[in-house]
Amino acid sequence: MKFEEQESIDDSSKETVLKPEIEENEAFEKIEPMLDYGNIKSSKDIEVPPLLIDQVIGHEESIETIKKAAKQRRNILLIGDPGVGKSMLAKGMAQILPHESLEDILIYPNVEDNNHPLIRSVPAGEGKKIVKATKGSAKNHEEKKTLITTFVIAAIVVIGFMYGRILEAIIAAALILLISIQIKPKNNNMSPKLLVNNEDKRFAPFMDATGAHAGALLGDVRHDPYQSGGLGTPAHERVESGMIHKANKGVLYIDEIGTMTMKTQQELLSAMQEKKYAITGQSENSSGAMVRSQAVPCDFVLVASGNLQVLEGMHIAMRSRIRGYGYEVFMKDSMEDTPENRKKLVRFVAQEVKNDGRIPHFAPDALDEIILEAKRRSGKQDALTLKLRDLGGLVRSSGDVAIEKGADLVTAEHVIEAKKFSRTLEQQIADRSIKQRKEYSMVHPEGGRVGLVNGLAVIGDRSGIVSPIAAEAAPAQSKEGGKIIATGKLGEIANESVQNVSALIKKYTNKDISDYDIHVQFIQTYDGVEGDSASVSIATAVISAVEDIPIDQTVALTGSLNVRGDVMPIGGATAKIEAAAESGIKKVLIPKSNMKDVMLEKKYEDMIEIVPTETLSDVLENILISGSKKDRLIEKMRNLSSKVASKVSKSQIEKPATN
Ligand SMILES: Nc1ncnc2c1ncn2[C@@H]1O[C@H](COP(=O)(O)OP(=O)(O)OP(=O)(O)O)[C@@H](O)[C@H]1O
Repeated sequence: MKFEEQESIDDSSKETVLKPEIEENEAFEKIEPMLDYGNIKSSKDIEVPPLLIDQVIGHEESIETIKKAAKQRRNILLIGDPGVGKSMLAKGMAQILPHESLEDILIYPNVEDNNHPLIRSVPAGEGKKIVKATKGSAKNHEEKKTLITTFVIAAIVVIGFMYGRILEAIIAAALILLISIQIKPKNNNMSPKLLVNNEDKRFAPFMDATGAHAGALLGDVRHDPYQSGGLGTPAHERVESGMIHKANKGVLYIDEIGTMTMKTQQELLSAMQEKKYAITGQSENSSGAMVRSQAVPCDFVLVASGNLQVLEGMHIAMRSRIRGYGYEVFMKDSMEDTPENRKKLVRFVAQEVKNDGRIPHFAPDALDEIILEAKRRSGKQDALTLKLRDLGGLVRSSGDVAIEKGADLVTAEHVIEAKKFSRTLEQQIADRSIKQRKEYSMVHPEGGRVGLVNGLAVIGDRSGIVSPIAAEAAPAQSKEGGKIIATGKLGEIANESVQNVSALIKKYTNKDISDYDIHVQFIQTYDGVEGDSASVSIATAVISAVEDIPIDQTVALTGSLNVRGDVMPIGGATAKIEAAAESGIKKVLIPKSNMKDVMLEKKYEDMIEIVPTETLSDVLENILISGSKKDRLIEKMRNLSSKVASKVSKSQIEKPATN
């Protein structure tokens, strides 16, 4: 597959948009069947469970906890990656909470204290009836009043005509009209307002209060500029319920709870403790701040969610409240790759098609492609991803492709095409960078260069990128010793990596790193590039610079190095290898323990050789260009490792284990 650059027509800045160009002859290769589908002809034949909680896939333990919590009305803290089904679980919980106890909440004027309206709870469905009944009787009064007023005015006008006092009669009629407008029937002022309506609700309420400001969350009282002369709206009619009240007897869901202000969290906490919360105007400058209702019931179950960082912004007492009166759940981002779980993924596709309602169902070969993609996205050979919101995106775009082609069923070809079109922002950045680097010959996959190495990194979740790292070693300028000068956005990581490998460099090269000023540069680094897997690359570039041995530019590498010189596993192995292949690299060195995670797309399989590495010596053997200097270095490394090995075995013989 190639990429072509298109210019957007409407934009004056002529922004370039990368669009995948599908080669005519790009062969569509069928993959091995992932499941035995038996009689199933498409995802249409798969039954979708009616309850949301039963539709959640891959979180069996979390579902157990949620079910237990629903029974006992306990709070929940769900921690996990975005799109793994946290809000789905919370919605599912609301569906299994008992809904018989649902209530409507009414607010009444208080004749004794207008600014302190009264609250009444009635069984769900009753609220509307009460409001209708009081409004009905007020309407009757109003009609009676209008009738009497009309009659009196007519009588005055007639009498005025009879006695020739027309002007006096008109003035009297106008006065009576004014007075009648001013007199509002008592009943009308007394009719309540329905604050929370649960009429005809089949399930307990679910309120998503993510990002809600204090007013929306805790309730508010509207401002009224006509406060004097009895022209204003009665206080109780200006009271608006908050989400905590609407979630009464149901679930209040808050994602990223740590981003709420401490004050709001504090208020939320007191609402949770008291199970009722009075509504007052949230703005001090508004006339609403003078009003404070009687306490309004808000007996909700809190489901808070987010990633681990969210805990930092979370009120300590809030976390302790959840821990003490509920459960904390850490959600998985992948599940084991078993036939059972593959079947669940197939059901997931059926669910997404049903929920979308606009796309056709999936044929077995398309389901196979989705399972394979779930495997690839997990980043592990024996796992399937649970980041199902993203995978749902692929399901929908595959459906869109099928519709565009007028197909009745989505096939594997549609899924493959959708994968090319529905690339994430990060993947598009990676594609653009690969293209630009090729265009400007920034990655030269040929020959040897001293101190320049093709590192590999990932952007976002799963987009690989070749990230060249250059190192230069010069004798230290200062008497206090050499410095590590790291430029580019990953300077801190470079510094740490060089410090970490300084002992290894000393061991392998016999040179003290503090005798040198070492410059390390990440060439053309992009925002969001993850860098902890660059330590092997940095060490290689520095050793090459110090020893003046060229690095093979047809090779790229990735791996995390520990202070002992072992190459440790990294994330995103597949994406990195594919990016290297895309950039014309011929060989890639990856940590041995990552070999099981490699799931290359078919087209890359013959493009690149993958070499597993366990130690820095393995890396240097495979990446440095042969010559006398390399041979000397490798010889020294071998001697060192055999010395270490013999020392270990000797000490083992001399000092047998005591326990
Ligand atoms: N485990 C799952 N089982 C079935 N469908 C899922 C699962 N996870 C996600 N989905 C699908 O993805 C959609 C989005 O998931 P959801 O909003 O629950 O994710 P989230 O974890 O709450 O994400 P965020 O933290 O970004 O809000 C769901 O509506 C559902 O269609």
